Amino acid sequence: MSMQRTRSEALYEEALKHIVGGVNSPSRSFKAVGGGAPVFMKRAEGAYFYDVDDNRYIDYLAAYGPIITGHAHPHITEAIVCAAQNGTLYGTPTELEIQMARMLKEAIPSLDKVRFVNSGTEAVMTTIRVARAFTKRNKIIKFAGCYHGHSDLVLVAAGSGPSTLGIPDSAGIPTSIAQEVITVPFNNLPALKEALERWGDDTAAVMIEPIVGNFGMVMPEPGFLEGVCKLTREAGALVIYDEVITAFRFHYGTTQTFNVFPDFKAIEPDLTALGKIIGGGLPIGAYGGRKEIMEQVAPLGPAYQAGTMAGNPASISAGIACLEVLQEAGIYDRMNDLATLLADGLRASASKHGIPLTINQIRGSFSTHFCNHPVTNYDEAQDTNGDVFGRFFKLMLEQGINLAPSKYEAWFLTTAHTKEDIEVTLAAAEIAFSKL
Ligand SMILES: Cc1ncc(COP(=O)(O)O)c(C=O)c1O
Ligand SMILES: NCC(=O)CCC(=O)O
Repeated sequence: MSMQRTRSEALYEEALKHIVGGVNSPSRSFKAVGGGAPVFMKRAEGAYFYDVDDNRYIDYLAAYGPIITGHAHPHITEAIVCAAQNGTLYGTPTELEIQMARMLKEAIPSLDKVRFVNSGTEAVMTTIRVARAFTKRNKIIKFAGCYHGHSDLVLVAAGSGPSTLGIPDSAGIPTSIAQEVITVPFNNLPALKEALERWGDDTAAVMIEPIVGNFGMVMPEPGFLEGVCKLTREAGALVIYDEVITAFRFHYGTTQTFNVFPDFKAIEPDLTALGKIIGGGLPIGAYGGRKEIMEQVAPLGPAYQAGTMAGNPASISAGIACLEVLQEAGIYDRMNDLATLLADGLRASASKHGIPLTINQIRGSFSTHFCNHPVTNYDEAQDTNGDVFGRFFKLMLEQGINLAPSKYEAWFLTTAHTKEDIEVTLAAAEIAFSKL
């Protein structure tokens, strides 16, 4: 193992002089995995990354989820080139936006109306504003460790990047705003019930990742989602599903029509936030829901939301192309099969070397937790060995396997990964486990 990354190291030194922390999203920093220079990539194709020192990596980061068809998928690339040739931004409506809205509505029946924005953060932020406008209430309930982007209200007890870097409650958020958010543990209905008994009259919405992707991948326990929706609605509040990660990740649709696991109950929320995959790798977000709620939004209603870049033809074209690729029969089963092969192999290899490892797999994605207990909530996800994860991460990277530099983030399979990629990854993991 003697991978050279001298150019990445030099670029990192340079980046530190100009860009805060050297990175344009804190999740990209190696702070939580023992430090050092993050790898500077220069090209990506299919399941592979190529760095500035010409090392090749098998990629399981998938850019934190969006790249489900692999990098530079020809159909998506062609759509982006075509969009660019016709002008990337109009500031006027386009027919493409209608086509994309129709595609989303067909796949997600709870969307009577949608609105496109530029990121998952914007989508979530606006669902909260719309829920508050509709209910004329103020408070939001969220679940500990769920990450909903970086708008003020949801940066309380946030998982993912904030937890990775030890700042789940961000500085810069006035107490008056933080007071409007109540946090309860995931998979704990009595806690939600108690919160609603106390604050239900002023609760506008309960925000949830229906399947968690931000303190590892975590399934709701049987009855949990039903309970959340029932209790929320009894309190007169709205249910908001944050499906920024989950939409089009496990099947062609959201968790709202996901019927693969007998114990999982597909339920329609009042509002849904979308992002990541639906942009085919370009910036996008979207939110939508019941007609009478969405009609709170300007220009129809009093809740304001806007965007210079919103619905731009490049992002929308990439999104349409990505959804077209994902309609191919068998595509999700193939990702599931490869993820199963990989997760089973990792478990066997870790066990052989006496390394405690819990893997939560959901179809084509899974999370690795260095612990010997199940991970069903944020506390259990925190109570895992971050140092061992950090060493595992670095040992895998040295062997050309790219993971997210955080114990909370998932491994994502793409349509580009092959059985050979899995075999190479397992061989690398065997060496990594033997050295931990
Ligand atoms: C569930 C969830 N919601 C919202 C977001 C925010 O999306 P973005 O990073 O596009 O702003 C993320 C991003 O990781 C996410 O995982
Ligand atoms: N699961 C969390 C993310 O995907 C965050 C990515 C980022 O903010 O860079």
